[in-house]
Amino acid sequence: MLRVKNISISFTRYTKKRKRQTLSPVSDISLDVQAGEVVALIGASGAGKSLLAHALLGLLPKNATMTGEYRFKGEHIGPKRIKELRGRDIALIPQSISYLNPLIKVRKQVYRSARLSGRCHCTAGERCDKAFARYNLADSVKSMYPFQVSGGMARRVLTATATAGKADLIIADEPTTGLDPKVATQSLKHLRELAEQGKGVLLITHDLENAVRFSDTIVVLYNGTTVEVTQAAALHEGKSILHPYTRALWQALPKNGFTALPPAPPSIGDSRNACNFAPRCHIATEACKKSIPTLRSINGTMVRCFHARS
Ligand SMILES: Nc1ncnc2c1ncn2[C@@H]1O[C@H](COP(=O)(O)OP(=O)(O)OP(=O)(O)O)[C@@H](O)[C@H]1O
Ligand code: NI
Repeated sequence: MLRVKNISISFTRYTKKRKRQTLSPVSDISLDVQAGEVVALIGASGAGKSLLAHALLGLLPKNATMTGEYRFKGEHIGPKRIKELRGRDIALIPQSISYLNPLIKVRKQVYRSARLSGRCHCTAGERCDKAFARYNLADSVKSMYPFQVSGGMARRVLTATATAGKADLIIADEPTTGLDPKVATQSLKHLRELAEQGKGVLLITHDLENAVRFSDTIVVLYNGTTVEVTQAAALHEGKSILHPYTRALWQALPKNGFTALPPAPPSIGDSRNACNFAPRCHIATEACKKSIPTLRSINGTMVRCFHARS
């Protein structure tokens, strides 16, 4: 359903001395989402997860440039087509609750999204009410404005907004932030159900444990680049992890010893031609500091590391 290949995003800005500067927070991200599948996009803060989500919905700021291949249902997607798909075929559950319109009551916002996403006026209302019930939002919440609802409720309203329509691909950017563990589990179960109904779900999260529990495929990002694409089942036991960063994430889980990764040292010199994980990697060699590893397949897992072995 979704194919993203070698996507890079850069920003142009001008310094105080009017020098043009290019920043590339995302380089070479590749991932696929099939119908019926939950793909978890995992990475630390600043890894480029939201930026990728915004790029897929055509929501990047004007000074941003995106390169690479972006296909949806086989069709090559350009900036004009993204606008047509946004909200209708591809829905976003945004990371920030500030995306709710402060001046419109929450039910009306869910209703509008359902209409935008292909529901006719006779079914949109019903879908809307079903979504409210599904996300445990009481009837009294329907006529509230966003400032009147709690953060957790607002997040559930955003989820209802993205799921009340007919969109085939749901991009959920940290949909469980601020929810208590029980409600968070419930929300993730709902996303799982949407996949079981045939939708594709891209679940963006920091939470490796829930990603393993609720997704089929895990895509690990480090500093804006895909470092590993693996089956969630492979991470259950921690046996077939191939990239040292994925291994570090797994070892940082409470059940696996809570071992923290050493902090990133300040970058010295030009690191454009090096593996970007090398400064924190315990198996890095000189080769890792001289060129960027490509994403390669080992027994069906995609990994970006010179030293990965099956
Ligand atoms: N408009 C922008 N101009 C320049 N750099 C930007 C812009 N927006 C984001 N970035 C940079 O892109 C990088 C990735 O940001 P992004 O918000 O995608 O991270 P994230 O993985 O979603 O993190 P978090 O888990 O904290 O939400 C960051 O280093 C950020 O500073
Ligand atoms: Ni984010």
